[in-house]
Amino acid sequence: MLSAGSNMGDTVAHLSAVVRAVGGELVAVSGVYATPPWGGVEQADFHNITLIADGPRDAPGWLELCRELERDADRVRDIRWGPRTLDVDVITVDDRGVVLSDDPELTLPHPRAAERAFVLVPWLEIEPGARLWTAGGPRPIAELIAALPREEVAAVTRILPGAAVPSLPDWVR
Ligand SMILES: Nc1ncnc2c1ncn2[C@@H]1O[C@H](COP(=O)(O)OP(=O)(O)OP(=O)(O)O)[C@@H](O)[C@H]1O
Ligand SMILES: Nc1nc2c(c(=O)[nH]1)N=C(CO)CN2
Repeated sequence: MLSAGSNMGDTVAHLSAVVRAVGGELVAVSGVYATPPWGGVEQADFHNITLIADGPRDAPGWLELCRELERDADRVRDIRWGPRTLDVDVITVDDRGVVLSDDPELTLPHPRAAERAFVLVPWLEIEPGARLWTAGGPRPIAELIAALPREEVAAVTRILPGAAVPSLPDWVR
């Protein structure tokens, strides 16, 4: 499961490029959500999506794709959790069972996913029964969302629809 966010430039074009790059390995893509910035840096709202992909890449291979996409969007690494053209994170990898990693280069599941309504809400749209591996074991993402501050969850609003793959949503150009 991948999560992508953008709050600089043509945000929908940046997210669209992610969907295009996943191409034939795309299993599902959420709608586009407007989300208030998470992490305490004052900045514009983000647009976020989540995607499920299935293909021959292993976990480092998915991270490589994320980095390539960020590079293609001329992403500049500046302020942590600050504004960016494109951020693509690997949230979970399943390879005949959930992949766990505490490598700082690729930590799996993504260590902050459970705290982020901008990841969990779009994920729930495309995989309502999903579970996320936490320190306390696997937890349904619906339960993780219910544990977040209500106003944080309510502020994550879908502005453009998803579509049933193999059709792509209209915003994918
Ligand atoms: N699951 C993961 N997905 C993406 N990057 C990861 C993951 N785990 C570790 N990283 C590492 O994190 C580094 C910094 O990533 P990045 O600059 O995108 O962080 P960030 O988006 O500011 O913060 P966050 O990781 O909280 O979303 C990457 O170079 C990557 O090696
Ligand atoms: N709403 C939202 N907030 C963020 C996002 C993001 O994609 N969406 N990405 C960040 C970088 O890690 C920091 N904060």
